[in-house]
Amino acid sequence: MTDLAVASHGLTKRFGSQVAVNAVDLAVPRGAVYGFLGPNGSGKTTTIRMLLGLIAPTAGSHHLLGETMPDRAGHVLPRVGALVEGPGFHPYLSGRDNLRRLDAADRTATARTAEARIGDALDRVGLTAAAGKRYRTFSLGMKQRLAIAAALLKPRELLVLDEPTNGLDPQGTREVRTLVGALAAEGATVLLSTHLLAEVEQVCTHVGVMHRGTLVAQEPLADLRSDAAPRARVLTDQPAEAAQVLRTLGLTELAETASEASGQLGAVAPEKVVSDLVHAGVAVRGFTVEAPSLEDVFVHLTGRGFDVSG
Ligand SMILES: Nc1ncnc2c1ncn2[C@@H]1O[C@H](COP(=O)(O)OP(=O)(O)OP(=O)(O)O)[C@@H](O)[C@H]1O
Repeated sequence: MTDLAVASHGLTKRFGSQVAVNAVDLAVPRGAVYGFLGPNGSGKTTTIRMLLGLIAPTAGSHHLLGETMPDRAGHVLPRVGALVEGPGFHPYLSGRDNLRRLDAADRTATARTAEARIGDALDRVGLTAAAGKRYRTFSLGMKQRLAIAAALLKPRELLVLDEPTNGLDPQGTREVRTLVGALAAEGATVLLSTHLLAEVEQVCTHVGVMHRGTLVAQEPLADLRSDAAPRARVLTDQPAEAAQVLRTLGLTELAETASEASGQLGAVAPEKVVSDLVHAGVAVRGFTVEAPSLEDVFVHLTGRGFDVSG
């Protein structure tokens, strides 16, 4: 249990007759950057809210940092930084004063080090220059970064970030990714929810995929990639004949267009495909073997695409 920063067993949440989260068994190894991926409405936020004790599960149990939740003794949550719904920022206070206010309200924070910690947190999210401006003048991206800074006011063993790049421009998105990487390099475990594949591909070591309240896959990113079977693609003016050769060789999931035939290779060697095509007299203009993108893998798992536009 101790090698997992987050572990849940049968975690379930019903809202009336709707099952928003259905028997989810999460396993987030310590030190991982775990991408909690799923389309909008698949149950990510509800799961995260249960993990943090913001709502009670209908069924199931979980541990954070090796401790059983809920955290009645208050030992665990101070070691967990969370970005779920923006903390209650005051619109007329500056970014820096908002952090001062939050830190002062935290009984586990040391007042003596507050200024240094606040300065450091603002610096980490790139808000030092803007920290004197009133919160209500902040862009959505600045608000999001201030919320992350609030989660970084103390050293954290576990960071739980719900859609941390929501509302950020490309530059802000890159900064948050770099920040997540730096936090992980310092030893923190990061659980971040997202509906963006690019986010997972660029920063995560592990992935959990939610679909309609169910965790449909959970693996190291590298394993998820290698689960994906490569496809052979033949460019030709004789796609029907080419597809016949692929079928005979045992390729699966065949597809044909006016100018190409393709199929999943499975155990068939690409060289064998090429030589059989030539023997069958198919005029081949091009031949490629493509590993499917992560998007293909996710579409396969969830039966639908992701909103990649952000
Ligand atoms: N308080 C609530 N009362 C009723 N239904 C809810 C409540 N909170 C969430 N739901 C429903 O539970 C389902 C899962 O929602 P959830 O917000 O967890 O999904 P999500 O994957 O985080 O999506 P998003 O990215 O849009 O936040 C949705 O159908 C949502 O409408």
